[in-house]
Amino acid sequence: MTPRDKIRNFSIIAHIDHGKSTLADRLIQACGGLTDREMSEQVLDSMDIEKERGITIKAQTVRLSYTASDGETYTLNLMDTPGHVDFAYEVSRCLAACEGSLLVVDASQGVEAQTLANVYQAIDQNHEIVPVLNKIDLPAADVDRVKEQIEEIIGLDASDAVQISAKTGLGIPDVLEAIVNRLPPPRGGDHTAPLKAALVDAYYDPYLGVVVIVRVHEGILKKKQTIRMMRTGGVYEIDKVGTFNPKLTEADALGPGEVGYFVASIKEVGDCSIGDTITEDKRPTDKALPGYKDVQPVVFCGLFPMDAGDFDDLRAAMGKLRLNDASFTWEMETSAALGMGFRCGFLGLLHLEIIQERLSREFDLDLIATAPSVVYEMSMTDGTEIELHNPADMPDVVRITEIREPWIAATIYTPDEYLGSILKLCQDRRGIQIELSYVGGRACVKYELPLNEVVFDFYDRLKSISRGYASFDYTLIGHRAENLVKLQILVNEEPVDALAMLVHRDRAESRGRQMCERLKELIPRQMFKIPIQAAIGGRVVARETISAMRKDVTAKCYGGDATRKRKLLDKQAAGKKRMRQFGKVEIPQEAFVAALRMDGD
Ligand SMILES: Nc1nc2c(ncn2[C@@H]2O[C@H](COP(=O)(O)OP(=O)(O)OP(=O)(O)O)[C@@H](O)[C@H]2O)c(=O)[nH]1
Repeated sequence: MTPRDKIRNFSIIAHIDHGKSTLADRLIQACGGLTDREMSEQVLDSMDIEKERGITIKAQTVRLSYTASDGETYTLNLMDTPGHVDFAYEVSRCLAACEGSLLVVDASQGVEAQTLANVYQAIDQNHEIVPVLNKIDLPAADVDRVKEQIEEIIGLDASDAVQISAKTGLGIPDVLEAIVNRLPPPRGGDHTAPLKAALVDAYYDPYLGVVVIVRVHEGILKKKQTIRMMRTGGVYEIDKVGTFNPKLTEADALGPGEVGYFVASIKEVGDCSIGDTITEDKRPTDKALPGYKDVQPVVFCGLFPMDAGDFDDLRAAMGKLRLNDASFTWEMETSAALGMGFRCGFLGLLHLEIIQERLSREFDLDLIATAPSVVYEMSMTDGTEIELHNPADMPDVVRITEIREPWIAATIYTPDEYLGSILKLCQDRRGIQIELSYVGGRACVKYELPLNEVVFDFYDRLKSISRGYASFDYTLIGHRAENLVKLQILVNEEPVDALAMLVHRDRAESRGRQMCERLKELIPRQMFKIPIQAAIGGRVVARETISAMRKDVTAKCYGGDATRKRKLLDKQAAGKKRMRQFGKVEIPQEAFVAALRMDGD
């Protein structure tokens, strides 16, 4: 165990792509944690999808051993935090396990929306913060301007910000010295006191089972100890304890201030409640650590196997993903158009996309995903309150007194030239402008928006309007009562529940028209005519028709025998009528998603 004053627990906070992972890799390399060959891939981003997209999803930790210029050897625990808004809760629980943060800002880009969101969380946790300006090798780097931004926008002293290039390795020793000299060691912590440790994260390892990441606050965590999780009440005997160097390395015990892992016979990641306090079963601590917020899924969508025979495989695959991601939830769902599948809950859109991609890539499943939807609250005439996760299940309107939808507060940073189009986009999505200000040559707009209008393609649209320069961050601010109606789409007179959605009444008609037009292009022609209708309640508000393919049945009929031709045509018409009644219209998978894109609004 390392003495407490030789420990530094810290995290790196940054906007996406500002170089957090590259810096982390450099720090690991400088402390000799890995060989060059092992460094060839970014270590902290271990999942394939993360590597490809270059984003960090799961929070991970690495323990580094660093001999500083004062001749002392320090243990540095780096807790990696994800940068994306969907994973904000992982950021907060990571930060709660550290005393300080490096605030990495790309010197060629400056402060962005997610830099702010994360840094405010760190300030809330009373972190000591060292600003680090990265990418100073780039010609576009403007150190003075970014320092000014940090001081003006965040209110941190940036005069002694560390200037580095994580890519070339320039300035890395200064970062290590700053960690040791400017960040504080863990506070307090009596090693003779009863064990008090925070459950930071847990993941499933195929060889070890559930591996729990802990931060010890008081007492000692050791092998063979019987521990108790204070919130869930689970009691386990510890099989192994150790640290991440970054490979798992066994140790005898973890003391106050230390970060590491333990393995006990825990079956599922779901048995571990993030933020729970771990103590000794026989000699429990009297007070639990302040808890974390529970995470609630905010976006739901249906996932169905393309081939109904794959249903069991899909169920097994989802079970495996859940082992590693307790925030992913689902329940069974049956749809008339799509058969048996699951209604799944996600933390946000990126989370949804990642899960979908992992299912198809790692488990080789072809899936149909229905439109993402948010959670609506409804007050019913009989006084009950219900939550609606799937627009297809909406109860009869006469039984509803009020429908409330979730709203978010969004912060957008953008270069001035894109401001006009961004304001229009927000306005089109029923946004309410709260604030518009200019800081360091960039516009900062604050809007309140219905989450429903954002879940689908808002982020993509924002990126394309601003050529990738605008940054976006949001927090949920609660539910608001709105005049919402259920818009149904009928294909061949059958409602397609996967396309049902709740929309604002003022927009229902135009949205319905748009959907019908879109679907007309997306559904291939059949041998019979297909009507496509949009309806609110029983009332059809828009209609398009896909005309039938026509086989020339009269081709073989030479000469001018009109009655014979007529007969053949009549027979064809009767056949088509029958087909329309019984024929199943195949809606291609792309149509479900493409029909919902709102560009051109
Ligand atoms: N020129 C230059 N490029 C850098 C530097 N540091 C990182 N990059 C590049 O910037 C991109 C993003 O770096 P990452 O380290 O993946 O960024 P990140 O902040 O970890 O991103 P997320 O994992 O998505 O949060 C990569 O293409 C890096 O090669 C630097 O000092 N100079």
